[in-house]
Amino acid sequence: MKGVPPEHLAELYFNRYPQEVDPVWLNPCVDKRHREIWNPGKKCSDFPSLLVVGPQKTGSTALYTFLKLHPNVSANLDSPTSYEELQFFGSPNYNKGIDWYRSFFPSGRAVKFEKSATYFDKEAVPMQAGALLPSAKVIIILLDPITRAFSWYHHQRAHNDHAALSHSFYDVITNTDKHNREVQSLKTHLLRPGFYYEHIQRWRRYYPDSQIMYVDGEQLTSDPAQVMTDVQLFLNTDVLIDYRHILSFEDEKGFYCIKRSVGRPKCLGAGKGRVRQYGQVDEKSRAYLQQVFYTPNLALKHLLAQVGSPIPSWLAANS
Ligand SMILES: Nc1ncnc2c1ncn2[C@@H]1O[C@H](COP(=O)(O)OS(=O)(=O)O)[C@@H](OP(=O)(O)O)[C@H]1O
Repeated sequence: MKGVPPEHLAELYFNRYPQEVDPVWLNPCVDKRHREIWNPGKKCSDFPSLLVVGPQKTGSTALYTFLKLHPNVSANLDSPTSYEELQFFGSPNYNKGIDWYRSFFPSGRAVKFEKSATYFDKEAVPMQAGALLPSAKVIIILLDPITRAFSWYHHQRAHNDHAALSHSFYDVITNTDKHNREVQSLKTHLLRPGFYYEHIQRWRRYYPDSQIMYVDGEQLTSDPAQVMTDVQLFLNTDVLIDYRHILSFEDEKGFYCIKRSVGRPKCLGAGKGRVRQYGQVDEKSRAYLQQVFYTPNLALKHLLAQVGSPIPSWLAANS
């Protein structure tokens, strides 16, 4: 018999099974043995039963803000570093463990949720979320990926991103210079999340279709009250709130805002709804991106038809 130091064994093992290097948090209540050794004061109902996963720039903050107004629904407490988005899955926060995650959901309301718009297209997230929260519901917002990309470009300009300030939108989306790292990285952020079909397929590996809802991002802007009715039906909330009594269109903002008993409605902050200032995508960029997204959009359209989900109007026009 030959003795081998444990570090050496571990190295051999993880070289062979690299996918096991990072721990995966399972739901303690799914496995009887875990439940038995888990502190009796902790409950699995402390975890969220809904994840709003984005993608970024699709109206996720509006959905989050409107959902929080529901009497049966509560969001996580703010994180000291990333504010309303916990960004637990697919980030270094994941290594802080499930008690860290749980501690952000103290409320006793029936539906607890978190919205982290970065979740949608991060490789590891569906697997990690599916392992910890297998019975959670998942909301994905589908906005025209061209609109989404343009919004992200202007978000970056507003945050003084050098690449966005010194290159036109068209230059960034058509960039082929791999050595220009900052433009390449911006291009990736503009385009990658918009390949909805491939990301959704990853979510579908870990969540059944019955637990996934697709929200039309354009409808969320133009008719949020209807979207909120559909969301409540999807969540089976005991109370059905009519958001037409809660939201009103504000001309100055150009978006729906929250009515108040006294004074003007409360709108989302200045960082949401910039489209008023930056306007429309130029025709050349639009034509180019229509080509880029044509095949993935077609696949998405088939997928939505297959799962019986309504086809957003922007997608119906993709033919
Ligand atoms: N009611 C309401 N008020 C303000 N903005 C609204 C609203 N509904 C949808 N939108 C659109 O949401 C876009 C921002 O999306 P997100 O909240 O997902 O952005 S983020 O990823 O969290 O940064 C934001 O994009 P920009 O216009 O580019 O700022 C809006 O077009």
